[in-house]
Amino acid sequence: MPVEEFVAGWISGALGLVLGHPFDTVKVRLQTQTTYRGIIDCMVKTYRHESLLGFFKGMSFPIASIAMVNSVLFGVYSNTLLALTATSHQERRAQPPSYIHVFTAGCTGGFVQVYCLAPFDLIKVRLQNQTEPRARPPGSPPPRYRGPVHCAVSIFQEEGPRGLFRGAWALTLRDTPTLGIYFVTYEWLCRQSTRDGQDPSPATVLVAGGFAGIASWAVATPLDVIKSRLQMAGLKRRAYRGVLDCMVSSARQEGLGVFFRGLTINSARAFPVNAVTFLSYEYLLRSWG
Ligand SMILES: CN(C)C(=N)NCCC[C@H](N)C(=O)O
Repeated sequence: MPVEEFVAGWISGALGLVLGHPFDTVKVRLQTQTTYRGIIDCMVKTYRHESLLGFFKGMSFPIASIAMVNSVLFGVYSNTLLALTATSHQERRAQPPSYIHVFTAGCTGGFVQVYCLAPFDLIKVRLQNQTEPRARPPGSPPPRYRGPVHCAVSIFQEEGPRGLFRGAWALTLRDTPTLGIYFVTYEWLCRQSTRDGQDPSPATVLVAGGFAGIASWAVATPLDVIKSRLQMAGLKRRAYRGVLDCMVSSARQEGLGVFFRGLTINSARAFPVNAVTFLSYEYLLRSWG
């Protein structure tokens, strides 16, 4: 099992994440809190109340964890393609896999990475939703979680070991098909602008990676909203009975538009994050080729 894809996935995931985290923090707050009138309002209030650091809350943990999740995603994707087509990453330019194989490998990677992602994503969402300023006015209550480790221990103690996988089923439904779309979109766009047998240019990789991110996140947004709400439900004791109950009650209370909350910011974030992720992934593998 070639290990370099896992290492390249790790490094490229970390690079993409730092670039995208401020967008992600705004998205999570728009999806789970009703105090903001929109993206700009959320950004202005976050900056005024918490300074620039407010946009990077909950990032220390994902740097290690989401990078590892991206490593699993790209490693499982590439090795599933190896199993399906008997071609390595380098050989695939000369012998491109079918889109069915790419979609199957993407869905497989998407499914497997969920079970690494779920606890880390839960902690990230819980920390991102803490809107207290760092310099707290005297007498104001401290934030519930002091940091990622305290958050993990608190969830484990208050909600049990399964509490750390709150939202995992919604994540599975969100990521399995959309990661198939993610890799098919990337491969299709690369092949449209690259001669047969050639490696795509850096510009092609950036554009194809960016639009693969947008396409997959656009499809993922409705379940992304449900996932974030299920993850926050355990905190506010507003327990939903599951994904369907959360979908129905959200739609009843806030209309169908609730499923597209965060779509704009998701798409704005997805382009640079995934452009950088694919570029660094491709060029690391080529340099190790
Ligand atoms: C629609 N989904 C869930 C995805 N496309 N996931 C894969 C991209 C992951 C990348 N690190 C990012 O955070 O965008």
